[in-house]
Amino acid sequence: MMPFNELVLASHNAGKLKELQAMLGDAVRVRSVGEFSDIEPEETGLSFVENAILKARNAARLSGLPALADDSGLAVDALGGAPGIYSARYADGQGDAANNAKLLDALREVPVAERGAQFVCALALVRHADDPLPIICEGLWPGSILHAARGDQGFGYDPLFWVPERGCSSAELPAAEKNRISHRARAMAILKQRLGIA
Ligand SMILES: O=P(O)(O)OP(=O)(O)OP(=O)(O)OC[C@H]1O[C@@H](n2cnc3c(O)ncnc32)[C@H](O)[C@@H]1O
Ligand SMILES: [Mg+2]
Repeated sequence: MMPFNELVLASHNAGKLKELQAMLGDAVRVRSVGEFSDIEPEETGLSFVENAILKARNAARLSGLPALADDSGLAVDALGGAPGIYSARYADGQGDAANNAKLLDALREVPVAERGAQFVCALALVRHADDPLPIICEGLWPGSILHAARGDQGFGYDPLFWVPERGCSSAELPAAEKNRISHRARAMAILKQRLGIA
């Protein structure tokens, strides 16, 4: 049984919001933190988990509702796990296209066999702003980085992320398929189990 019937999603990323909403289905009524504030909290944590908790607490405080946050990113082997928690800010806040261009450039000389990477997702659910026991669920999605963009679905780094089990980029996957196999889907499956709505 879901312990509440309304939840605020603590994200300002439209692509992420759409995926989280689709995965939650009609298990709970979903609001977005954007309804309460346009100001994005500073992501000062050193880990995905810390940033997810920070965003969830902020949204719970603003809304007075339980809050679910997603902190995610791309960890590239050849870059020692970068851009990691800095994935959204990799090209100094210039957005997805600039992030992707910078990543392609950083990996220009890296051969196919060394282009391994994984998408990482940490979900944090707090029942209220000061919840001392947030529910944390993580998901990893291994793949590799292409030499050029492919596909126009999804968001962020999807056009550069090769999905070996499907033989295409994650931006070439239909939304429903990405939502079954992604890092976010894996974290969400664990969260649903924890909440008894699996
Ligand atoms: O913090 P919020 O408001 O949720 O929105 P954000 O876009 O800033 O989200 P993050 O701080 O978690 O940064 C995530 C980064 O990783 C990228 N990313 C995360 N999940 C992704 C996915 O499923 N496909 C492509 N890129 C993804 C995304 O584009 C961002 O650059
Ligand atoms: Mg962010």
